[in-house]
Amino acid sequence: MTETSIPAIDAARLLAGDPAETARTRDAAGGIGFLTVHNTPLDRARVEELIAAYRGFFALPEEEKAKVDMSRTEASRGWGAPRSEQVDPEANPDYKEVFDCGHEWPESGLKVYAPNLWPDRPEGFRAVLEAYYRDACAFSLDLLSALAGAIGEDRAYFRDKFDRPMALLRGNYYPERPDWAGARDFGIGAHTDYGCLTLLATDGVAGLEVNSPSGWLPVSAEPGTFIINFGEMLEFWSDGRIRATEHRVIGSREERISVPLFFNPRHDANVAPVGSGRTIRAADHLQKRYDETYLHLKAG
Ligand SMILES: O=C(O)CCC(=O)C(=O)O
Ligand SMILES: [Fe+2]
Repeated sequence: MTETSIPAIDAARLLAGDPAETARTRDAAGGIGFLTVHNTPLDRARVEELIAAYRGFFALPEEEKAKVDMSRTEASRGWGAPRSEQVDPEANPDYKEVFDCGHEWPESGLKVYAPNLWPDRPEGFRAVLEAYYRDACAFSLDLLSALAGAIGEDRAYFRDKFDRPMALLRGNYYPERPDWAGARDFGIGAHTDYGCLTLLATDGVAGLEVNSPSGWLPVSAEPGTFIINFGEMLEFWSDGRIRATEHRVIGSREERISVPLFFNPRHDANVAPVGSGRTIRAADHLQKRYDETYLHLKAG
C-alpha cells in the first residue's frame, strides 16, 4: 500500500451508510491506518471546553497534581508525571504529562477497571470529563460498527463487546520541548495504540506524526475535527484488514494538549481473528501493554 495522505471523512455520511464514505474509510483503515473525521456529534465548543478543563488541571502546582499521582496505585488512573511512561523501549521515557480516567468496576478485581482519581480542582473537571467520556464512547461505537460493515463483517458485531468498556480517556500535555531533549527524547515515542479505535481530539497545534511508506507524515485537526487510528486489538481481530499504525510526537516550541479516547472492549472480549478458533482475551492484552509501558507497573 503506497497511500501517503490521510483521508478526511464526513462522519455523518459514514454513519448513515454512504457507500463512497464507507469505501474511503475501509481503504484508510487497511492502508495508512489513520483518518480524520469532521461533521461529528461532538462539536468544537464541546472539545474546547474539554481541553480547557485539562489545561486547568495541568497548570496546577505539582504538589496538587501529585495528590492524584497514579504511581501510588497499581493502575492507570489519575496523573502521570513527565517521564512516567515509556512507550518505545528504544527511546527514553516520554516527557509528556497525562491524566487518565476510565470505566470503574472495582468488584471485578481487574486493574483495568480501577477507581478513578479525581483532583479537587479545577472546578467542574470531573463533570466535563465524565460527560465527554460517555458521548465519545457512544460515537466511537458507531464508528466501529460502520467500520465492521465496511470490511464486510456484521455491523452489530461489536455492540455487545463494549458494555463495560476498558475505554481510557487521556489528556496528554506536551510542554515546550525541553532544552535538554536529545535524539531519544519524545513527547511520546513511536508506538502503536493497544486497543481498537482511538478517537483523538487536539487543541489544533501540530505535532503528531504518522509512520507512512514515505516517512513520518504530520497530521493535525482543529477542535471538533478528530483524528482516528486503530490499535493492536483491532488489527488482531480483523486479521490485518485494519492496521495499527505507528505514530509519535517529537514536540516543538509550542505547548500542546491532545485528548485520545482509547476505545477498548470489555475485559472478556476475544480479540483473536474472527473465525480463527483462537482466544486472545482483551484484558490480558491491555494489561500486558500497560505493564510494559507505565514505569510504575513495570515488573521488577
Ligand atoms: O498527542 C497526540 O497527538 C498523540 C498521542 C498518542 O499517540 C497517544 O496518547 O497514544
Ligand atoms: Fe497513540
